[in-house]
Amino acid sequence: MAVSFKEANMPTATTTSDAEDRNGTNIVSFQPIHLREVPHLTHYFSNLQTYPNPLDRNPFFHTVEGFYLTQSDIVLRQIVYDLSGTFSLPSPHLVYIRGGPRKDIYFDTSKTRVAIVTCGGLCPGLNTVIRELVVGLWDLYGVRQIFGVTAGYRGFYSMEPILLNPKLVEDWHKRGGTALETSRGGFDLDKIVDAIQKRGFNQVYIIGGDGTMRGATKIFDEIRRRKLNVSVAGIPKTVDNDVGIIDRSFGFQTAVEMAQQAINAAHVEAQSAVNGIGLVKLMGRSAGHIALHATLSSRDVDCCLIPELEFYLEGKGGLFEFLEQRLKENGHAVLVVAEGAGQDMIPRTDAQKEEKDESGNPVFLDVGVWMKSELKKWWARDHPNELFTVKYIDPTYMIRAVPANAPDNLYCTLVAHAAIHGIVAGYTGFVAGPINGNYAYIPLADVAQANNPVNTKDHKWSWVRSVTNQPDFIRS
Ligand SMILES: Nc1ncnc2c1ncn2[C@@H]1O[C@H](COP(=O)(O)OP(=O)(O)O)[C@@H](O)[C@H]1O
Ligand SMILES: O=P(O)(O)OC[C@H]1O[C@](O)(COP(=O)(O)O)[C@@H](O)[C@@H]1O
Ligand SMILES: [Mg+2]
Repeated sequence: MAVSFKEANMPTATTTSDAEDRNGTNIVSFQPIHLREVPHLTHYFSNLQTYPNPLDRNPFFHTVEGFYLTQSDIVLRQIVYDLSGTFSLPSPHLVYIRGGPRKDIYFDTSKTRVAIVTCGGLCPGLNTVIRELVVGLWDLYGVRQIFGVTAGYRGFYSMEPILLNPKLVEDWHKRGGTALETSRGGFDLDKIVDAIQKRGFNQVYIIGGDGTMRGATKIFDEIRRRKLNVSVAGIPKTVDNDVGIIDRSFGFQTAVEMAQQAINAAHVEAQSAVNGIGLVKLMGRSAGHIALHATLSSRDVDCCLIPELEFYLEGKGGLFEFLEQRLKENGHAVLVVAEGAGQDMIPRTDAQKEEKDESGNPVFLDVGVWMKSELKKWWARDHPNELFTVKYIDPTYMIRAVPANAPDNLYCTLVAHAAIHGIVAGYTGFVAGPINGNYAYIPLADVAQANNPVNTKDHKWSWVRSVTNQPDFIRS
């Protein structure tokens, strides 16, 4: 089903600067608001039975007035506007359904069979999300048949699922990785949906990145084509933070924190050498958020190179000229490079150009190894008689194989609960994720298509430039 925009029944007024409030201040009213609808089981099945939310009977919950959300609870996509001049507003003015518990639910939770799967690369917090799905489904909604699908998408049709319960997952939030295991590739739509049907799963929680969400959209479409009463929820995971619409992925902040340690070490090594360069390669296939945030947080970085930014080595305004200056001034320099940066500058064979991982993602050459070698060649050529040291640190898997930090663990808990509340309330084909700090339901297909590159024209990148004073690499 194409998810449609629907004008919400919201109290809105006209855009005007004429109206004034009692203090004489101009009132600017926004219109119209468009609710980005999320598919709901009632769109496909008529006469579905509803049940009162079991939270009403939960002795540990006191469902006060306003506890349950209704259709009119929404989250704004955009919260920053420039109201100067023409009052031009984005069209449509998008809002999303706010995530949280609903009064009526669409599942007899005593008969509900749940599948949880993790796909793609690791990210801190995966185990916390799994744990909170299990505990939330068990404690809040009384679900007892909760299964972990192992080894990613291929696990649906090639392995026996594991029965999960709160006791089993009790301390999973303290462990890095995913206790369910993960993999790339192995996406066989028919086999996956056959397995969902055969095993009688009626709630499927899919945790993964952009590739996983594209797969989840196909699974959701196929479930609808087969007219199965099965709900699908996606929970976005991306250590690179390359998934759009949501504020950021869980695990991202933990990864940035870990990246600091590598940058600190590079700084110490560089400081302790004559003409020392500390070179750190950080994850970031197509988006340089980790490198950017680690640079901003660290302050020890002299230059940050990301996939979204073209750079060059030689000549006026190039990297070597800049580093030469920094070495002259400070005696050392720290260089942070995201793995996807400068890939088009690294020589490669035709076979290497074609190389893809099992999921179809291009395989990159190691920009850190290449950069180290180019730096050494440059120095030997231009300063043959001067000492020079490059210490290359590649903390790749160390930044994502750790347990989530406290803010990320909290995020994982809230996003898992938002997903559960959404699914039991009948929503399907959706992603639960934070938008402007609030949890929202977003159509799966939207998230699958939305990437999240670093905007090198916005303020955040300007901050990087002001912290590092690095060149903008624009050839004059
Ligand atoms: N376009 C797609 N259609 C269906 N499945 C996909 C698609 N892209 C990726 N996948 C599957 O999603 C899973 C994870 O994808 P991958 O790109 O490795 O990681 P991530 O989801 O973290 O981006 C893999 O099993 C892969 O086969
Ligand atoms: O070696 P692996 O496991 O394929 O992972 C490497 C890739 O995983 C990532 O950390 C995250 O990628 P995904 O979000 O696609 O899983 C990339 O930064 C990196 O290129
Ligand atoms: Mg990906």
